[in-house]
Amino acid sequence: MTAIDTTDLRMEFGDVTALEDLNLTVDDGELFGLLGPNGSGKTTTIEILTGQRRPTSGSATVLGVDPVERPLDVRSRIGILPEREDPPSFLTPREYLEFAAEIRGLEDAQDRIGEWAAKLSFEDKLDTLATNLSEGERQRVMLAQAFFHEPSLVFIDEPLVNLDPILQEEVKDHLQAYCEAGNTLFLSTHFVDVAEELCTQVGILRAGQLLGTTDPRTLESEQSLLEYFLSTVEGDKPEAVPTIGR
Ligand SMILES: Nc1ncnc2c1ncn2[C@@H]1O[C@H](COP(=O)(O)OP(=O)(O)OP(=O)(O)O)[C@@H](O)[C@H]1O
Repeated sequence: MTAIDTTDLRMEFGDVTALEDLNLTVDDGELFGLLGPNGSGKTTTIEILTGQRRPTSGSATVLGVDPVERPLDVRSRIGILPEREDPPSFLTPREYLEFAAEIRGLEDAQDRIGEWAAKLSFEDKLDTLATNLSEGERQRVMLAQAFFHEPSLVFIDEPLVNLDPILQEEVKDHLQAYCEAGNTLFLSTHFVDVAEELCTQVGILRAGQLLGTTDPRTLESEQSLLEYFLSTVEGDKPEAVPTIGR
C-alpha cells in the first residue's frame, strides 16, 4: 500500500518556485527521509502533505486522502512535528497533551500521557510550565504529541534536534520500531548521518526538484550516503553538509 503519493506537485511563491512538479511515492512501513540544502523545498513539501498549504498545481494523497481537498481529515489521521515547534509557554506538558488528546478524541488521555512521558523521560516535568523547560525537554513533549494517539503516519522535521545523546539513541530506536510495526515515517533532515542510519528510503531535493531516491542500505559499500548526496546535489566538499555530531 502507498502511504504518500504526489503527482506533479508544484508550489510557487511569486517568482520563487519552491517545488517543481514533485512526483514522490512513499510506501507503508517506510522510514522515509527527505534530504536537501536550505531552501530546497522540504518544509513546503511537508506543509502541503499535512494540509497546511495549498499547492499551486498538482495533486497528492496521504493515507488515501487528498490533503488539499480534505485537510482536516488528513490531519486527524497523522502525527506532525514541525521544526522548532514548542508547547505553549503558559501550559504544562500535561495540560498541553490533555488539550491535544481532547482535539483527537482520545478517551484514555492520562494513560497515554503517562506512557509517553515515561518513554521520553519527562515524567518529572509533566506539571512544570513549558516556559521553565529546557529546549530538549520541550522537544520530548512535542515528540510525545506526534505519537501518543498512535497514528499510522507521522511527519517530523528534524526529530533529534536538541536531544542529548542518550535520548537521541532512544528516539532512533523508537522511530525504527514504529516503522517495523508497519507504520510510516516521513522525516525532513539536514543530517545525512541520521538519514543513513535510520532511513529505508531517502529522497534528495534541490531547488524544488527531486533529484533521486535511494535505499541507503543498498548503496555500494564504498559509497556513503553523504557521497551520494553530494554527487547528486553538486559535488560539494563533505564538510559542506552538517552531521548531527557537529
Ligand atoms: N511563505 C513563503 N513565501 C515566500 N517564499 C517562501 C515561503 N515559504 C518558503 N518560501 C521559499 O520557498 C523555498 C523553499 O522553502 P522551504 O522552507 O520549503 O525550504 P527547506 O528545504 O525547508 O529549507 P530549510 O532547510 O532552510 O528549512 C525557499 O526559497 C523559501 O525562501
